[in-house]
Amino acid sequence: MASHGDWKDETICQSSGEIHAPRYFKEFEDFAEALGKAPGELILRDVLTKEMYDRYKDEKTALGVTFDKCIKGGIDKARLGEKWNVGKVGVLFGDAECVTKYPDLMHPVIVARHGNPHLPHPPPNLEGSQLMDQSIIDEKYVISTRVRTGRSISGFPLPPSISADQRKELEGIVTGALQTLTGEMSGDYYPLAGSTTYAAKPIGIDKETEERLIKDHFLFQEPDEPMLLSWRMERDWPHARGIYHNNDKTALVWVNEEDHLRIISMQQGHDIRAVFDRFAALVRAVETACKSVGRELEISPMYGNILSCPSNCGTGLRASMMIKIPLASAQPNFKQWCADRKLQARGSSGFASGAKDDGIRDVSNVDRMGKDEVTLVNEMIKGVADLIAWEKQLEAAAK
Ligand SMILES: Nc1ncnc2c1ncn2[C@@H]1O[C@H](COP(=O)(O)OP(=O)(O)OP(=O)(O)O)[C@@H](O)[C@H]1O
Repeated sequence: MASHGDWKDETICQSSGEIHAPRYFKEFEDFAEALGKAPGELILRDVLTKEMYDRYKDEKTALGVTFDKCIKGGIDKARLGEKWNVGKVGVLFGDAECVTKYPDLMHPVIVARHGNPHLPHPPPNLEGSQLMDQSIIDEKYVISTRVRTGRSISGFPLPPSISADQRKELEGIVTGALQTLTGEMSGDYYPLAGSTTYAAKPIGIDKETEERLIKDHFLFQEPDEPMLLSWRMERDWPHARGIYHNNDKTALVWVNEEDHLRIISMQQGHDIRAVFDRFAALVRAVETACKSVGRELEISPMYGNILSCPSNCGTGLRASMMIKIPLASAQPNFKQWCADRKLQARGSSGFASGAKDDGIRDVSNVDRMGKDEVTLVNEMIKGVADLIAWEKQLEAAAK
């Protein structure tokens, strides 16, 4: 059973082969009042109707994912308040088929979340030569640069629903595929401390190594945000989760975290061209390696990549620079300034980082869908250049 404060989810999987997709609610009326009154931004509240719920409540995808499973976190947020779930969507996909099985909810949710994107989503563009000239960025302000995306492998439920056995099978497929990488990409797979599913490292890496990887911004943490608990992302932790990385830790693949795969390229400094070219090579290599073992990726002709969270679908791409901007980030209009330029600024230790303010921000593109990868990275490059120019103006004014 999962619990957090007053919240409890008593649903369990009876066997390691069972997927997680309960029928949580009986009727729309079970949650209608709380949902209707939910304050703040919540796309689920704006889109879901009784008629829609009645149409889908008894349906399941071919892999067994219920409609309730997809909306559980949004309903929890409505019942338990803003602090419970910082997400603004209220929907996650239990598998890729949810998008087409429950279209009356999923299409408007995707369109709303991505601000009415240009659809169908354009084909991928990983052509580094089309990036803007990065010399417009003053490198003195940049600590490091990172580009990540996610990928889903066909035939498996997504992390909110995947069974323990399927997670282990997926880990086996992916690690087999990653072992075929060569040259700069060649590396090893490191299962989380305590994971018993990877035969070559039967108890995973040691806790110290794991903590060091997290501290150095390479590895994800155990899900403790309530929002992730609502969707039961913590099930069977830490088994069948881990990270593949090359020797330099510049090419990394996360396995079985919030997506089947997260593919990451990162390095110190501001050389986005080098980071993006490595990212492109890693994405191509991972896709080819998966296909060579008979596995397709979940790419929808309409929405692009289907990942667990509607907010990441499309390219799944987040390109970021970790920059030191103590003056600009302290301005009252900083958040809005970033939003106006389609940028998001996170604290220096990830999405859920706490209040400690060191003046460092991880600044990235906001959009994921309706534009190709090169376009999104260029939005980040231009935005970071403008942000540093603003920081310099504030420095000059303070003298
Ligand atoms: N440019 C960067 N340089 C170094 N580390 C970075 C950079 N951008 C992000 N990181 C680090 O990557 C780790 C993961 O970040 P975070 O969880 O916020 O985002 P994500 O991996 O893109 O996924 P999600 O958006 O789903 O949370 C954190 O440790 C974060 O500080």
